[in-house]
Amino acid sequence: MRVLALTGGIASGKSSAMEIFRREVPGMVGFDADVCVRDLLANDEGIIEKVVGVFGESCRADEGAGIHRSELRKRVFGNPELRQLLESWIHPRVREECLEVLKSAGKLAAPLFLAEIPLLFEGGFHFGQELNLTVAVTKETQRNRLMARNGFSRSLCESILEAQLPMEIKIRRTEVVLWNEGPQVMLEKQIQRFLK
Ligand SMILES: CC(C)(COP(=O)(O)OP(=O)(O)OC[C@H]1O[C@@H](n2cnc3c(N)ncnc32)[C@H](O)[C@@H]1O)[C@@H](O)C(=O)NCCC(=O)NCCS
Ligand SMILES: Nc1ncnc2c1ncn2[C@@H]1O[C@H](COP(=O)(O)OP(=O)(O)OP(=O)(O)O)[C@@H](O)[C@H]1O
Repeated sequence: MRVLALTGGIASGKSSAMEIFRREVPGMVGFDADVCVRDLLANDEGIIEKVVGVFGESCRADEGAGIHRSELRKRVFGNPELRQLLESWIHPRVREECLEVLKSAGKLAAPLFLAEIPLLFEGGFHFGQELNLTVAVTKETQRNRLMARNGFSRSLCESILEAQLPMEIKIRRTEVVLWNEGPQVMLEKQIQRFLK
């Protein structure tokens, strides 16, 4: 089984790349760190209580829905200390979950395990991957796609971008770059070439 990591900055096209991999490699097993975080913030009582304890009741969502993510987003981006505290609760749990899914992929004899980890380089996350793949675009494109997709203000976009390693550094650290400035079909072609 091939074991790969997929990363990139916010709105660079990681999920789009993941979708292409799923189409190109039937039977592959994927892991999405953002989905794992959403699940923890919605269902994990230990994490929910820690978040509410530090960030206050305003971060609690309606009955039974865990944490109000947009409220938490406003509080952590632009505040490195609070962001790092939140990460210190969440990242170890994401690692554990990723390793569990990797183990089950091995048992299923899947041809590929691909983990989408946005903060792969920031968090120094190793799970036995043979290569790191980075979906890269310019900061301008990241900003434009993020504002178009999420309707975030320019200042929220900037504070999220500031919390991430600059793309040039991710590109220097990665083994494979998937350049996603062009149309989606170009991303697809690069992935097909990589898989050959
Ligand atoms: C702040 C939160 C509540 C915002 O939730 P929201 O639903 O808006 O965003 P989502 O989780 O889908 O993340 C979207 C993107 O934001 C960026 N992002 C998220 N957390 C961080 C962070 N701590 N530092 C830098 N960028 C981040 C990533 O590019 C990610 O792909 C949430 O992202 C969170 O709890 N983050 C801390 C945990 C973490 O580090 N997650 C990253 C994956 S390991
Ligand atoms: N090549 C492309 N051309 C135009 N738009 C694109 C392209 N690739 C992705 N997009 C769009 O940009 C946005 C971000 O893409 P995607 O969700 O795949 O990125 P992501 O890195 O997974 O985002 P996040 O960091 O928020 O999880 C989406 O609205 C997507 O449709």
